[in-house]
Order: sequence, then structure tokens, then C-alpha cells
Amino acid sequence: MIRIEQLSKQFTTQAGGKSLFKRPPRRVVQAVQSLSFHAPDGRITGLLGPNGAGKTTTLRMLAGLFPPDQGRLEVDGIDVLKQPRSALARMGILGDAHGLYPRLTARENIVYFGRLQGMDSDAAHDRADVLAELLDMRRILDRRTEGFSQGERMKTALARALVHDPANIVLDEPTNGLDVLATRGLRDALRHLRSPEGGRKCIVFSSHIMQEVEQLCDHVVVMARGRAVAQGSVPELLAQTGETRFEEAFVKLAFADESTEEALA
Ligand SMILES: Nc1ncnc2c1ncn2[C@@H]1O[C@H](COP(=O)(O)OP(=O)(O)OP(=O)(O)O)[C@@H](O)[C@H]1O
Repeated sequence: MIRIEQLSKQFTTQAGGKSLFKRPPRRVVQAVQSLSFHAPDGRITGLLGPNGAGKTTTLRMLAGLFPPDQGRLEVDGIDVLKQPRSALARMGILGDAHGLYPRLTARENIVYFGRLQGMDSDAAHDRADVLAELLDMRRILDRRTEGFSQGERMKTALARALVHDPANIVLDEPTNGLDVLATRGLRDALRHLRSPEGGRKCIVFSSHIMQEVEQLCDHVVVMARGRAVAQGSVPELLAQTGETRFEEAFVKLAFADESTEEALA
């Protein structure tokens, strides 16, 4: 179970400037603002938002990569800021950079991570076999990852993230660069992991692809400009917007401010 409460994060960047002598002005980007949501076990929760909505920033804070300015992040009741190691041990995280060791085989990459998580070698090897079955990667399991395709890299990175059988699975744009079959395979694997047979995992993933979210998610958090502008199941969001197509509902929800601002300009 993952719970996020009133999360905020801003970044300060240098604005561009032509002058050699004047320091360019600073710009503040509010990446995430007062974001709250709850992702229960046995459910797939999707963070859906356009580019720059704050999805990756949110998931990076959940992974303990940097602290929020404000707010609380909890994994199975454990505070990520206060007890990062225990919280991280309860999560399998697939980030945007897959960072595999190219000289190791897929299996060795998976087993190595298992060992880092405190598993003994036999258990890590057994688990690599189970995951290879689940993610349909038996063909590549004993190949060096050097030269792997995008889909093969993603599967290996996902298997590595799941090696310690975490109760919570966090995925940032997992289908980026995958073809239709690989996307289907991933969808099936996530459905299995959500089911009682798959361990009723709590799954949180980010995406800007509506069809993916529509087909997979029990709960959708629509993000825009760092905020959650709406939350609910797909039927609830359709009812809330009075739309029959999810794409229309999403555009209405995610870009509502912009049309108002454009109208006022
Ligand atoms: N390290 C950083 N420094 C400055 N600005 C940042 C940094 N990281 C994120 N941002 C800004 O914060 C905002 C949210 O970015 P984020 O990557 O979280 O969005 P996203 O919803 O994941 O977008 P996308 O779908 O394009 O990946 C953007 O305006 C981005 O430029």
C-alpha cells in the first residue's frame, strides 16, 4: 500500500539569457503541488498526465532519490523519508533509466540485484526462472544484455526490480518504446501481479497513454501542472466529465485550466 499526502516539490533553474555579464534570472518550476493519493494492495493505480505534469518527479521522490519540499510518502505504513531503507525494501522500482550491466547476462543482472537485497544465490536463481516465465524472457535469460533491444532491456530491468518479490511495484512509463506484443505482455504480467495468484501487489505506474491507463487501471490520478486535477475509476471520470470517450474526459480534465487561461488572454 502506498500513500502520498500533500506532496510538493519545486525546482529552481537558471533562465536563458544572452548577456555575458549579467547573471540570468532564476526560474522556479513547481513540479509537484499538494499531491495526495492512496494506492491500495491488489489494485493498479495510474498517474496519467501530459508531459511535464510531475509524474516522474513524484515517483522519484517515492523512490527516495530526493526529498520533497513538503508532504509525506508512505509504503506499507513506513515513512520513506524517515526509514528509506525499509521502505525501499518493500518496493520494486522501474525507473526511466534501466542501467543494466552490459557484460552480465540477464540472469546475472537479476541475481546480482537479488543478492543485494539479501537473497541467497539459489533463491535468486529460482526467482530469475519464475520471472523469466512471467515476463516471457526465457529466450534472453542467459544472454549478455549488451545489444539488447528496448523491450528486452525493459523486461530485464523489470525482472530485476521484482526479484525480491516486493509487495509494491512502481513503474515510470513502463511501455515507452515497446512494440504492441511487448506492451500486451507487460499488461498481462501486471494483471497477474495484481491478482490473488500473483500476490495482490500494489502497483503504481505513470503514463501519458490513455488507452493503456483505460485498459489497466482500477484507479486513475489525473495530473496536470503538478496537481491531481481528478481521481477515480475510468467510469467515474467519464461520469464526472459527461463524456463517453476516455480521451475526451482526459483532455477536459487535464487541460481545463489552459482553455480558461487562453479564453481570458
Ligand atoms: N531536476 C529538475 N530541474 C528542473 N526542473 C525539473 C527537474 N525535474 C523536473 N523538472 C520540471 O518539473 C516539471 C515536471 O517534470 P516531470 O518530469 O516530473 O514530468 P512528467 O509528468 O514525468 O513528464 P513526462 O511525461 O514528459 O516525462 C517539468 O516542468 C520539468 O521540466
